[in-house]
Amino acid sequence: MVKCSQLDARSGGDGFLLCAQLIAATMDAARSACSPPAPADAAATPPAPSSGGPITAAVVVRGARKCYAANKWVLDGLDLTVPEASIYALLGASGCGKTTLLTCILGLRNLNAGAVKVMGVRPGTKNAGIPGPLIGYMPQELALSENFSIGETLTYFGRVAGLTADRIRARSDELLKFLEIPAKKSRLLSDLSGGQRQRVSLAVTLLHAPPLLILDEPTVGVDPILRQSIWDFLVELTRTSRTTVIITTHYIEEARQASLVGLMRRGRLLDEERPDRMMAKHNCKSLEDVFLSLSMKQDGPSEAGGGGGGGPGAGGGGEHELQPLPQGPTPFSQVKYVDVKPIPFTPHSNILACMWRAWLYIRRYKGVTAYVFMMPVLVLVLFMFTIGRDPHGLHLAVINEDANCPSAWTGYPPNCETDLVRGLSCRYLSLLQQDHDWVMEPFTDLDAARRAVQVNDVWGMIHFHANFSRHMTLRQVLFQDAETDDIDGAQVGVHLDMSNQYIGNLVRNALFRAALLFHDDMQQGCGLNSRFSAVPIDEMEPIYGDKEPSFQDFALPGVLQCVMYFPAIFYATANFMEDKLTGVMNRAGAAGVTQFEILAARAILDVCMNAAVTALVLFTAFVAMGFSNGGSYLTLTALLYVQGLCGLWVGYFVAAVCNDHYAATFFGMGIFLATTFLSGMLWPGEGMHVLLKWLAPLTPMRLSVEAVRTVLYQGSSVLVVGCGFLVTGGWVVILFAATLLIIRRQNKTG
Ligand SMILES: Nc1ncnc2c1ncn2[C@@H]1O[C@H](COP(=O)(O)OP(=O)(O)OP(=O)(O)O)[C@@H](O)[C@H]1O
Repeated sequence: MVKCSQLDARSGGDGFLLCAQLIAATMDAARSACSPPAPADAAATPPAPSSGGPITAAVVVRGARKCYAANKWVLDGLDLTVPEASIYALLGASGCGKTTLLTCILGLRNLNAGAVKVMGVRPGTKNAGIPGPLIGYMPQELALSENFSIGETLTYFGRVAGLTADRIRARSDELLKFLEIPAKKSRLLSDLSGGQRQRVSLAVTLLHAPPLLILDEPTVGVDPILRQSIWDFLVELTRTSRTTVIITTHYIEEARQASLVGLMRRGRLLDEERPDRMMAKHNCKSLEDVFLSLSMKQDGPSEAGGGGGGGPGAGGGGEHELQPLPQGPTPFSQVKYVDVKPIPFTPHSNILACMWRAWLYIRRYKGVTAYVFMMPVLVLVLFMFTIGRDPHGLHLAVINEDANCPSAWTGYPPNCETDLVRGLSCRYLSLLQQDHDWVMEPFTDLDAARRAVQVNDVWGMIHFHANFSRHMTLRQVLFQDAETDDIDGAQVGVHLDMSNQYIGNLVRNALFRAALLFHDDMQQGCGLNSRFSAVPIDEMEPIYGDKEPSFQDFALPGVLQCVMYFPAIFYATANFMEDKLTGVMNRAGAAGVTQFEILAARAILDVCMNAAVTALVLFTAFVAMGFSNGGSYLTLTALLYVQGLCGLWVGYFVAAVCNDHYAATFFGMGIFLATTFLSGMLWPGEGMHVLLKWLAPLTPMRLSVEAVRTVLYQGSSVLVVGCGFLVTGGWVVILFAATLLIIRRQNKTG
């Protein structure tokens, strides 16, 4: 038989986990260990802390039910009453739902059923200060940005609580001294030890001296002496300032210093009593033993008989199937609440505090900020020097059976009809090379030239037949009367490597263009009228654009929108994700900062930062690099600006939707690729599949790219530019609203 005293010795004073394991193994044997004189149903129905008359309570929870997954109840009809000016220690095994309960009391999460009242109001009631300055919440995890200093961290939360700068300074000095944080206020949290960070977190919670403190394991990682002084401080606080404290701890025996202890298991309170009374009531020497004894009672004979080790409640934690509700204790109507006095804080704006923090973020994360500004410049420089420039130094194989170039070409004779024209192939080649620096590599046989193409030594081969000059002369002079042999012999054989479409087409175009020049040249050289055989197209000046546009001209609008859009996405995602994952956002929420305020503060700073990036991009592209703009700079600026804003809000949306950095990276990359292809910046949208042709204009970049193209090369078009603004601007509004809704929903249900 294992007795409570034995369990206590084995667990070493921190024994919830061990107790839980032992419950399963010793269920039968230990049932009688504490043999309480208490009523048989003590574990099932938690008594109110004081029976009879009305209770002056700071927090009352009745019939609380909460599940994260369907029918898996983390809180299962829990009742809890925290009297005013008391320390209420909430104890229970890991995963039994303590944090869930605390966040519901804070109003950060909603219950599925039941009700919570804090100082007489339901958490979340407008202007009630819960969540907000009436509460000081210390979460289990640090939930503070480690790259901010101690002073900055305290200042932010002080501002959110509405403290004046002097008060923040005075309280910070006081708390840092009391909590024995040796470092200077300018020290970054990342440079502190785990215990020191934990104490800074406690200082943040105590800073504004709220009437209700909710401390989720505040003494973890703190040495025993400081742990004791924290408890002494809390006891003193409840006595002198009538502060109420709810505290969870895994150091179960330190809870003896609490005014009340609530033992929690399987989403319910097993008992709620003063520590000494609780131990006496259950005839146990320690709170740990009481917990063990009550746990066994809760499991009942059926589970105990079955070994019970694998049950969800074996450790007292985790989710489990719904059980019937017990009869609830004192109803709300019989509870007298703490009279909440007006909050002695100066009127303040959380948005200003959040903006101050976001500004600090920009200054502190210099690398990230530099990325936002330098990335567009870098991409534009790379674009200028890599994209759309004609390939140089291409090699072509030439098999010339007609003449030895260049000496064979001596010009046109006075009479082409009677005198032989020599070296016409050389003339053609010289016209071909007129505008290109291509290298003509002489080959003597066709197979060798073909092999050179196959092994990528040359981009193509050009073959002139023997007597090309004579056949070509007769073909040109005799025209309609030329023999088939002359026509065939005047053909230039060409085999190209078309595996690279751009280079293949470039060589082919150059060959055709040289052929046209050659034709005119020969007609004129031989005194013939070239108009009869000329291509019957009279190409005049284009209405828009250049006669010889480059790929750079085509890609520029897309690249401009890209450099505004994509760095903004990655910046906003990284920025927002950190606050979300570190729990800073949740902690700010407990301090009363709404999601709207957080997002609005960011939006205000984004508006400014985006303006600076837009100016930089315009300067780089049109001043430093000399790209030309044929339209209005104002319209162009507005288009780029809205695209940048859209990028930022895509980033916030991604961060809101994703639960970790991996998901955010993959999602971000997916958006990048899809938007790029659908934007029409790589290939004209007119060539897309018919379905995508309809879909693409709804994406954030497609129409705005066309709008920028219109501005740059056509002056402007109200319709095209208007559509660009409408779609991209629409995305900004939709994403703002969607991000807000998602965060709200996650906070309430998560
Ligand atoms: N956001 C969430 N989504 C889904 N399940 C959750 C979520 N948060 C907590 N849970 C689950 O709810 C149960 C209770 O978790 P909770 O954090 O409230 O326990 P706890 O008693 O505070 O544990 P610990 O003492 O280890 O901090 C656990 O099974 C946990 O896995």
